[in-house]
Amino acid sequence: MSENCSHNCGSCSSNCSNRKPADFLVAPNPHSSIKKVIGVVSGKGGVGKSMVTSTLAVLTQRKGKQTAILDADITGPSIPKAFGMKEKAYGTELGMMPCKTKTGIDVMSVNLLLDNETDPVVWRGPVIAETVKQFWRDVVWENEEYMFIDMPPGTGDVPLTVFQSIAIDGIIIVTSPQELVGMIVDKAVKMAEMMNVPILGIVENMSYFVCPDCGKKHQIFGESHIEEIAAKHNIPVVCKLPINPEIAARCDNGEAESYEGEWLNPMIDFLEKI
Ligand SMILES: Nc1ncnc2c1ncn2[C@@H]1O[C@H](COP(=O)(O)OP(=O)(O)OP(=O)(O)O)[C@@H](O)[C@H]1O
Repeated sequence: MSENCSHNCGSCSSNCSNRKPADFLVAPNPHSSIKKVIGVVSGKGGVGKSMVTSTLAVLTQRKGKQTAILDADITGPSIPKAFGMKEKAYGTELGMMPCKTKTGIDVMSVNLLLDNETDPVVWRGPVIAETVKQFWRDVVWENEEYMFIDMPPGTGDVPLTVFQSIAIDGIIIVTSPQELVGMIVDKAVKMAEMMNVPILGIVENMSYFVCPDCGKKHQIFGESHIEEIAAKHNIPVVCKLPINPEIAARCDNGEAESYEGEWLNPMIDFLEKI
């Protein structure tokens, strides 16, 4: 330890034995109460991460558990559209208030703050990362039993900020069954391990297609290896969703809350146990 030690390791470059690992965790708004925080991640874009986030939230809310979605996908926010939300979020003296979906899910997303939902967010990485922190720190999340965080795809700056600043109870990885999946899931798994965040399960989306005429299952993107991948990493739950135009139509038309299907039930049962 230096003679002039200020006990502030964040502002010192000395590699002495008193150095402690930096704690970047950000406290939530003092008026917030959030029991379980689940991150929904994907190694690459367009695999259905937002659809899975919305559907998991719909299912927990349906079970009578007050649920929230923090849309951390700042440059590609799709949650308000999935729920057909048109209103704007507003601030009070306590903090920013989330908007409610028809069934009462609390949502905060950059698209609930922009004048026009088609305005692009052309911001530098640090500004985007700070916005995510504000969604955690400045929003009043009242009596939430579950919060799902829709992460931007990949393992870049914003997922890193979320992992470091928000006390996450676990993550769910969303993939699709292409050849690259093994490598992409490995990357997401390694990032979660580096951040000490447990992986609760994998959702393989667009896993198969059921022919409406003959009922036969077709594996459009090739054979699934998701069970082997999950076993290799000791990931407890695996769910598979088919390619289903109805799922797409509901999400794309703002009717995520009319979801019907049993594909994600094993994940919901598991979430109740953590
Ligand atoms: N199982 C499915 N069957 C049919 N369409 C689907 C399915 N899952 C997702 N889609 C559609 O695929 C598109 C992409 O889905 P989504 O926006 O959820 O992906 P994402 O991984 O969140 O994308 P991004 O990387 O841009 O955030 C949407 O139009 C959605 O409705």
